[in-house]
Amino acid sequence: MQQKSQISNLESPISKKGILLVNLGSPKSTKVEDVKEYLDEFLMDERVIDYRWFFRSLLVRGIILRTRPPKSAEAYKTVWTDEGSPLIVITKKIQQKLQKLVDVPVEIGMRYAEPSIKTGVQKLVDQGVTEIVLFPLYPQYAMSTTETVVEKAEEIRKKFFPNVKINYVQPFYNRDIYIDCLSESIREKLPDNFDALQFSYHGVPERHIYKTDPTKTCNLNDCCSRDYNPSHNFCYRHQCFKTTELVLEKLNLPKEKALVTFQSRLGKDKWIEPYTDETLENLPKKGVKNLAIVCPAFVSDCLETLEEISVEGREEFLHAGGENFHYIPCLNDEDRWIEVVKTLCEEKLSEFYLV
Ligand SMILES: C=CC1=C(C)c2cc3[nH]c(cc4nc(cc5[nH]c(cc1n2)c(C)c5CCC(=O)O)C(CCC(=O)O)=C4C)c(C)c3C=C
Ligand SMILES: [Fe+2]
Ligand SMILES: [Fe+2]
Repeated sequence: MQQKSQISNLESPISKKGILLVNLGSPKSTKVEDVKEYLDEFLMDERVIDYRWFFRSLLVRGIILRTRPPKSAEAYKTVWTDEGSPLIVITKKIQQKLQKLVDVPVEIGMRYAEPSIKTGVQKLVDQGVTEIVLFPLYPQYAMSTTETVVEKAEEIRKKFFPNVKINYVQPFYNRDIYIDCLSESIREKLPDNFDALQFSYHGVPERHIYKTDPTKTCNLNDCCSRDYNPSHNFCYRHQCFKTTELVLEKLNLPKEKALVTFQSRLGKDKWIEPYTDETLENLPKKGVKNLAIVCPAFVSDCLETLEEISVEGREEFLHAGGENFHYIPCLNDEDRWIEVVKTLCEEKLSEFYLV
């Protein structure tokens, strides 16, 4: 039986607490102009395409937005549901389930498009909230995910809600409760027979990892798989390797049966390797005919898992001679995941009592 939260606003008469769950966001519809507006906001983020404004604008508005929106809109149409984009629908389900478990208000906010982070904070403030635990729903740290969420939330807080305090849930890629949850979820969905289990994470440009490494000790080689390196707290590549390693231990699977790849690259820069699509084309030649694949950079299924992996990736693999392709869905609104979200939020809620 699920337990209601220990934390409630009754404990503090002066300040009222709340939770904001933040995910990436989706276009408001699959119309080309809505997809274009969304991509403009997303790709003009200096932590996503990290060129100086003029060059970013030239690339995004002068090149990408002239060709990509119709293709992306078609892709979105293949995953869109009657209730909307899977990413938003699932994030709302997480919110509703979490709300049943905690005594403080829970809202959602998206980094791009609506409902925005500002909308989410406003909804909490309208309910009297002055202390917010903000949970970026990304297990691994990246400049283009966790960091941009925190930057945006701080910008909004300072400008519109200067009296509100925000406490941020940190990346949880190596936390026992998350690893247990992810491993159990994978274990239940693994087919009886598979030659390899592929962990496909969203990619990032190599430059992003160098840029956000304050220790300048990561060279994107073996150091990312070491037990210790000073850069690990900011190294997305290391954090992806670590999640994989810990899950394999839990599942009692040998390293040789697993592989890590990176998907969804954009543009001509060098992104972290190996690439998911190239790997899917090569695996059958190496004797891997039955493949299970999971995408642990995403807590909720979205365009990048449902279309790029489960549809496009499947086609690539089968076309290259693969026989069985088994996509393992994300944690979505599984009850055990909601329990993890609750625990991670409670840790941060309780910190408000300490200061
Ligand atoms: C999981 C973490 C993510 C990282 C890291 C990330 C980096 C990143 N993404 C792009 C470009 C695109 N990503 C797109 C979709 C998309 N990306 C993530 C997550 C991460 N991105 C999600 C959850 C989604 C799906 C959103 C949805 O509505 O379902 C897209 C848009 C889709 C498309 O046109 O293909 C782009 C573009 C860059 C450039 C980047 C790092 C620099
Ligand atoms: Fe992305
Ligand atoms: Fe590294």
